[in-house]
Formats: sequence, C-alpha cells, structure tokens
Amino acid sequence: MPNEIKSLNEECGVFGIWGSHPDDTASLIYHGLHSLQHRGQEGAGMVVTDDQRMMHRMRDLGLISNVFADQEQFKTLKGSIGVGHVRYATAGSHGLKNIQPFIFHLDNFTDFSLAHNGNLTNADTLKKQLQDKGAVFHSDSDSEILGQLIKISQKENFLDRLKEALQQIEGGFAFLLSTEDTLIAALDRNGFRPLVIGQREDGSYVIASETCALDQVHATYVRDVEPGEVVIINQDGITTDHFTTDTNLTICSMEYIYFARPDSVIRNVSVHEARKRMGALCAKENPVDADVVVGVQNSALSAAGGYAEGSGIPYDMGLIKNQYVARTFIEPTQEKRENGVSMKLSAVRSVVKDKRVVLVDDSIVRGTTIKYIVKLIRDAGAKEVHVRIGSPALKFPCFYGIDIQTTQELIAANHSVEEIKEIIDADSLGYLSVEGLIEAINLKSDNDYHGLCTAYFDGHYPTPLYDYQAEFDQKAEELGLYMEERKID
Ligand SMILES: O=P(O)(O)OC[C@H]1O[C@H](OP(=O)(O)OP(=O)(O)O)[C@H](O)[C@@H]1O
Ligand SMILES: NC(=O)CC[C@H](N)C(=O)O
Ligand SMILES: [Mg+2]
Repeated sequence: MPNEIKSLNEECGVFGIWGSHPDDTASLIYHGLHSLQHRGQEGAGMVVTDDQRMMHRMRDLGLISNVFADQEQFKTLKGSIGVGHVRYATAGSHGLKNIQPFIFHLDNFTDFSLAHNGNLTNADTLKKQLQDKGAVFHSDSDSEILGQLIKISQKENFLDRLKEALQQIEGGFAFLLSTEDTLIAALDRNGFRPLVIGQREDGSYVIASETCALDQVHATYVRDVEPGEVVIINQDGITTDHFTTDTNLTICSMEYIYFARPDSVIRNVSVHEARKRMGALCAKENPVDADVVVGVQNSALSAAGGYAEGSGIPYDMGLIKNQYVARTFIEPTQEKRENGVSMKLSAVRSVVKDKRVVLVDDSIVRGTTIKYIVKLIRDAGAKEVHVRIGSPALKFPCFYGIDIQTTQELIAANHSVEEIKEIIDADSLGYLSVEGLIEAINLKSDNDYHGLCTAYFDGHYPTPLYDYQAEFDQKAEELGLYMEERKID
C-alpha cells in the first residue's frame, strides 16, 4: 500500500457528475478526484454509466496518477453520469476489494454504484443482521452495508429503498450513488462530512466533498448538502428529499483544522481564513515575546500566518519541505515516522539563528513531528523555541470518518500540557482553547455544539457511539479521561 508517512491520516473524497458530455465525464472525474487526492491516497476508482444504462468501472490501489495512468482507457468509460472516490480506510482492510465505488445489481430494478466518505458506527451490528438474512458481502468495509440494505429492502422504488436504508445506518456519511439515470447524494443527520453541489456552464451538475473539486472542473458553487438530505439529480433537474428531519449539524472541526484544502469553503467558511483566525486567537490566548513566527508545512501555514498577524511578530519561512519525500510500502513504525519527518522538513538557518522562534503547527497527535522540529530549529541556532498549536489538545479518537489514532497513542490523552512541553523540549507550549476554535470557525449555528463536532478535544460526542461505545468507555476509564458534562450517554 503506497502510504506517505503521515501522522494524521485523511479520510475519503467523493466526486460525482450528472449531464456532462459522454466523452468528457471520465476526464472530469479524474480532475475532480485529483484535487481531492489529499483526502485519501490508498486507492481510487470511478464508475461511469453509458447511454445504454451500462456501468463501467476502473479502480485500483494507489494514487490517482497511477490508477488512471493510462487515460486511453477513458474511452471505455463513456457516459453522462459518473461517480469517483479516493480512499483512506477507516474500517476494513486496505485491499482492492474495498476500493470504491462499489457496484450492486438489483434484480428487476437498476444497477447502482456507491461511494462513501465517513465511518458507520453500527456497521458490525448491521452486518451480522444482514448476513443472518443471507446477504453475501464482497468487501469488508463498512460502506457496503448501505448497498446491502438497499438490496434487501422490500420498498417498491429505489428512492424509498435508499431512504429506508439510510434510516438504519448511524455515524458519519456523505454518500454518492448513481443509478442507471440518476445521481444521488445523501448526508448523515449530523452533517459530519462536507458535501457540496456545483453546476458547470454546460448545465451538468457536480457533487463533491470539497469546493476545490468544483473549482477544478469549472463548476460554480450552488450550495452545501444539508444534514439528513437526499439530493436527486436526473432529467427532471435537481430535487431534494429527506431520510430524516431529526438533524443536528455538527460538522467535523478537524476538516477546518487540518483535513480540507485551504482553498476550499465549507458551509460558507473559507478554510484558509478559519485557520488564520485559529492562529490569531491562539496568539491572543497564548502571547509570547519572540522575534519570528515559523509555520510547519503543509497544513499549518495558514494558522502561522494568523499567529503572526495576531501577535504582530513577523512571519518568515524558517522551514522548508522537500516535495519529493519517498513513499513507503509498509505500515509506518515510530522509527519510520521519525525518519519521514526528517526527510520531509529542514530548517532555514538564516531565519532562526539567534532568534526567539514561535513554531506554529495545526495539531499534535503523537508528538513525533513537533519534537523533531523543535530539535531541528534549536540545532539551527535558535535561542528559544515556543510552540503554539492552532487547535486544542487532541485527547479523544474519532468514529465518524477520520483516522485519528487510538487514545493510547494520543500524547495529550496521556500527558498534561506541562509534561508535553518537557517531552518535546519547548521553552513554552500553548494550545488554542475549544471556545477559541468555535469562535475562529464561526459557523452560524445556534445548536449546543455551535454546528461543530469537537469530540476529539472535549469528549462531547454528539451521537451515541453504538458498536464503538463499550470499548471506548473502557479505554477512557483506563486512561482516566474525564468527559465533562457529556451531553449524550
Ligand atoms: O504529533 P504527530 O503524530 O507527529 O502528528 C502531528 C502532525 O501530523 C499532521 O501533519 P502530517 O505530517 O500528517 O501532514 P502535513 O504535511 O499535511 O501537515 C499535523 O499537521 C501535524 O504536523
Ligand atoms: N475515510 C473514509 O471516509 C473511508 C470510507 C470507508 N469507511 C472505508 O473504510 O473505506
Ligand atoms: Mg503537519
């Protein structure tokens, strides 16, 4: 499995199109997926439905450029409806069988394809129930559950089957499906994952995980898909339906902090601007006398810019990133991770020598990256290194679609801020508060959660955890994690 050595692993990206010229569809999906590559690097695929209502698929392990290296093959993918996916596993193995989109055959109905970003929290329970009823699974990922539920539904039309299936699954999901003539999108009741609708000049519709994919295919943003919504696009145009109206928006705050591309806009909030505000508020909450602000590539550059603006301390490029870091075919070990950081980042001596440096990163997971960089900057002659993090301390895992490591591996679940400061050998360490994060993202939502899931920082999971609950409670107890005013038990 080609896997860049990263600490925070991505999730998945979905891209769908309806009504494009049959010769262009595969290429448009390719370009859309290319701009979503940061969301998943394990494998990719696309399904295109032709004028005879037949579905054609290409998928493989690896990056977009490898999977679709032979674009001559796009000639076999002609049609006006298509769905694409980039994967990073959250459930199930890393093999080809789990690379999406999946295709299902529904006797006497329609074939349909399916692509999923997110993680279902009651997948194990549902899978057992489905197998008891005779369902045969072709993958071991949670995403297949939705297709199997649609297959066994007794409802008479596809949309009713889909809605009945969506009502049974829990957790995080942004689904794209195509039938023989329709493109459909569905978002979970909390809207954990981003999903946007756009339209191209030729009238074709695009639905994608992030607006950067709309820009890539010259589509204009129309609107975000809403929690609990089912969007249907076919020859009647675009229509909306709901599988539930019992919704509560709590979009994943890590999308704004780390995962999404900074040029994307999620629910009318620019990711770059939100990160800048995180940095600026972090400066307000954690001021320090220093000479220069340095950001850790890739994802902390916006927050570092914000810290510089907020503090009045000049920003400079004290670190550079090697763009050609080797990829490895084995699972990262701690040693590999350390080597990976050292291959990836180097200090610019002229910027940090004899300076009091504020080093800004977006997050600390295990502490590997920041510990290494503090040393790098000290070795390059810095007088002091003050670490500032543009988000709160990560203490709790995610169950809704991002691969935040298990609680045991999260340094902040096991150590106080003072201890972490010692471990990483910083002169001082400051995190953004949860209140600061909410203010920085500034979603216009008046629910208890301010429209955001901040569970990774405060343990306030906005839903029950279903199949994950018992194990989580046990680990939290073992680690003595205290969930203040947990809102839902
Ligand atoms: O504490 P750690 O376990 O080292 O993890 C934290 C680091 O992981 C992420 O970056 P990553 O290197 O994954 O990718 P990036 O280049 O996109 O920032 C994040 O931005 C931090 O820099
Ligand atoms: N990261 C994701 O969104 C992954 C989707 C799905 N849970 C899988 O494991 O393939
Ligand atoms: Mg990073």
